[in-house]
Amino acid sequence: MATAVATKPPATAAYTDAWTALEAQVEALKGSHLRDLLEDEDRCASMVASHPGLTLDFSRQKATKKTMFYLQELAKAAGVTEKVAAMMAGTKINPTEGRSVLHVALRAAPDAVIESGGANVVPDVHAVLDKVKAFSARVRSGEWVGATGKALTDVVSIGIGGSYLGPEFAYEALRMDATAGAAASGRRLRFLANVDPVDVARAREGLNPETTLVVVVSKTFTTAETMLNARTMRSWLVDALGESAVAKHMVAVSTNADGVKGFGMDPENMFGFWDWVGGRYSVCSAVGVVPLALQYGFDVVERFLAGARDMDTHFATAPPEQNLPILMGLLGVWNNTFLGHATRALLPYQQALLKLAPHIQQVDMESNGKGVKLDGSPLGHEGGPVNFGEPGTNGQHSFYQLMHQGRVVPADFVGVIAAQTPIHLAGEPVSNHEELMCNFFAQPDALALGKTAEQLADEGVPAELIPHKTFTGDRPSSSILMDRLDAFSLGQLLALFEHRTAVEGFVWGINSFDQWGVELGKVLAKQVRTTIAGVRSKGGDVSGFNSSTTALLKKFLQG
Ligand SMILES: O=P(O)(O)OC[C@H]1O[C@](O)(CO)[C@@H](O)[C@@H]1O
Repeated sequence: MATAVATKPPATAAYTDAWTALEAQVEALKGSHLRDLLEDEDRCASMVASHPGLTLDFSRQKATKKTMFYLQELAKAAGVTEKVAAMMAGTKINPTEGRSVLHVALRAAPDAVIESGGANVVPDVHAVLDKVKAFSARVRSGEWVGATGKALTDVVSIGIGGSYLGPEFAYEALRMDATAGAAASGRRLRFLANVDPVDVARAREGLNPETTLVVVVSKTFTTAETMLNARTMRSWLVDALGESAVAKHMVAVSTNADGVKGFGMDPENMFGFWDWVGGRYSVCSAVGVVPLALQYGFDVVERFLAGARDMDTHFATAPPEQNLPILMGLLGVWNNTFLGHATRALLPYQQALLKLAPHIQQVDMESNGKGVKLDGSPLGHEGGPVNFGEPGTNGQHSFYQLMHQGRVVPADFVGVIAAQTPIHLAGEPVSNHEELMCNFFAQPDALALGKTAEQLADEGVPAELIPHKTFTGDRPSSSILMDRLDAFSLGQLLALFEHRTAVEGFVWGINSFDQWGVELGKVLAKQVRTTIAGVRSKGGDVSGFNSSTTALLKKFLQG
């Protein structure tokens, strides 16, 4: 087990007491092994929590009932329940940007009342949803046609970061779902995120401008990559169809109506959202709803939003001991801050969730990758962990070697009971999905139990190979078992991970909802852009950079 890296942050007596008790837990658990902890049936039974559609088994975490008790004490002392309530009530819990954090309002029922700045935001949310519903129905039915009168069967959604990752995650998850898949028949959805021209080429490969609708998704409508990609796709459309194509082939999703107008798009063709929606939490706004409704129809989107709402309600109302996001958040704090594990893996045993890890990577690392607390004082310990992941079983043939015999990487396994696309070959003992799930059950045990030198010796393994074949085990994981993967449960899963991140930030006392760390690179890129443009247009030299960057830039420009 890694040693604790935490230093005690100054806080209330209750917080400090819980923190100290958890540090003592680290010491107390040093002599134990998950192999033994898993023998304790009472402990195991207490470390399972469920919500309709989802079961969380955290019995393979390096923790006991006592650890969970003190983690809950820490949550209490940090005011997690109160902070959840404040978030959901529209309190401006993002003080560095002066904003409420209300992604839950994006999936609220029409009669809910959620205020930001004294005004109920829910009617605005539903007005936009109604607009998307009508628009997507017109496009999908062929009533809204392109410049040459053809139906728009293909969509390119341009956006980056939070304006891309969540929608792509949801799109991929539902491609093979029976209902969503059938609704998407004859339609294509592509995403264009990277400013790399290769991404442009990939996005429009095989597409015909006459049948393509471009959705420009940008909260600010100033993001350099998105704006250049939007201009690139605009020129592709205009070159083929003339200037008037813009009105019929381009729509926007943004909070910046002036920016949309300035780009030459009719603000009527804009779907709005609000400053209280953080980019990485925006998949349930028009950011995700527009492309998903165009591809799968609005009914599917409504189920997705309902699933997220269901998890929001659970998060807001379930007792902390049975509250899935709170439990997962506390285990994240335990592994990261107390046990000192700097990474965590997200391992969905479901190919449809291939974009879960990239999405949650942004949700978590842009939210909790911080070094200071809300008041600006140093955190005193590391912030959120490095998140990464791949679907199983692919990951098993990639980085699992390290997880089994190298570093300790706490893992979250996600499995699904019902297959989206069942296959069972005649003569095979198990179905293809069951084969996948065999691995979902085997891997957490392999990590936890390991294999001892004695076991290997008993099996007759030659002595010189024993050190190489030994598995130390004692490697923590949680298993999330979903009944099925459809639009509703996808919404649940999304909200579960969004709220886990919030819980961790609430316990650490950081602002999980700003992202100042992305700014400096953007400023420096602007300086480089000005230099490259200047050299290209007027000649001259590279100046104003350090010697390393100057030399590399010169080499690039000579090339
Ligand atoms: O939607 P926008 O304004 O184009 O921003 C895109 C992304 O850029 C960031 O600001 C920083 O990477 C993200 O938080 C955001 O999701």
